[in-house]
Amino acid sequence: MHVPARVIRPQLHWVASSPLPTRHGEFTTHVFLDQAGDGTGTGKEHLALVFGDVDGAKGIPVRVHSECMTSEVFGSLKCDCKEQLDYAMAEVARVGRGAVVYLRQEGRGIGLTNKIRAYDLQARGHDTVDANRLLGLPDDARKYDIAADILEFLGVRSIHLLTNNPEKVEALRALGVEVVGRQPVIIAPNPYSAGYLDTKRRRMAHKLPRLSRVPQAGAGATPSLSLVDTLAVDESRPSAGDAE
Ligand SMILES: Nc1nc2c(ncn2[C@@H]2O[C@H](COP(=O)(O)OP(=O)(O)OP(=O)(O)O)[C@@H](O)[C@H]2O)c(=O)[nH]1
Ligand SMILES: [Zn+2]
Repeated sequence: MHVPARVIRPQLHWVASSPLPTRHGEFTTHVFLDQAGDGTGTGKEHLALVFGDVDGAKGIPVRVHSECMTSEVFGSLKCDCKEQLDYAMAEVARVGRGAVVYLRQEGRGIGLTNKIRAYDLQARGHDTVDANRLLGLPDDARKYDIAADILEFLGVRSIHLLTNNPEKVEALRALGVEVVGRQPVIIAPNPYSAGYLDTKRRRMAHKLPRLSRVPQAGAGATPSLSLVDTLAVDESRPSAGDAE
């Protein structure tokens, strides 16, 4: 079936949509292509998973999520991305309307190859920030203009952003998105993600709980769901500026 493209701005087109049954309920998936008629643009297909009627909606939960193939497809334990995505879909479905905007900016925008290069450096002892820097890459190369355009296209008037990253809130606000609140998406650490999450808290200003016990990765530290679920976090010592 031919679906006529809808031009949102010269480089961003709505190109397809369909219902998508998921274990969290039925979403509508919209695909947006980042490519102008003259071939400029990344050629990437970004998604919005929409639950319920969001046109004209105010204060609805929205997750602006960045692609992470290693965790979302292959179940890597190094980060919290897949669980955050799952949590966001469940939360949006629970509330009854909202959206997950899925941006194809793998590896905080440096791409899959560079992320795997960074992982190799991390395997040699560098943290997620230093690994990028050693590669001569920015700590975070992401942009959110496409997310802002998608939310405008969907008719969303204002949002509660599901994120631990205050910079993401500010970036979206700077693009004109009315963010009325931030809702944390805290995932319990496992032995392989604990250091990474702690680095995000210490060096990237993410609003994450301070770990009262950092689980160790390595021989014998086989992560299990029960371990992940029962690890204690110390939430009594939030960083300054937690309140919003
Ligand atoms: N360069 C790099 N990217 C990573 C690494 N681990 C995960 N990512 C990418 O980081 C992106 C997710 O960003 P995060 O910093 O985890 O979280 P965030 O989106 O800023 O904040 P939240 O909304 O709280 O999830 C995804 O694109 C992942 O592919 C890493 O070690 N190095
Ligand atoms: Zn990830």
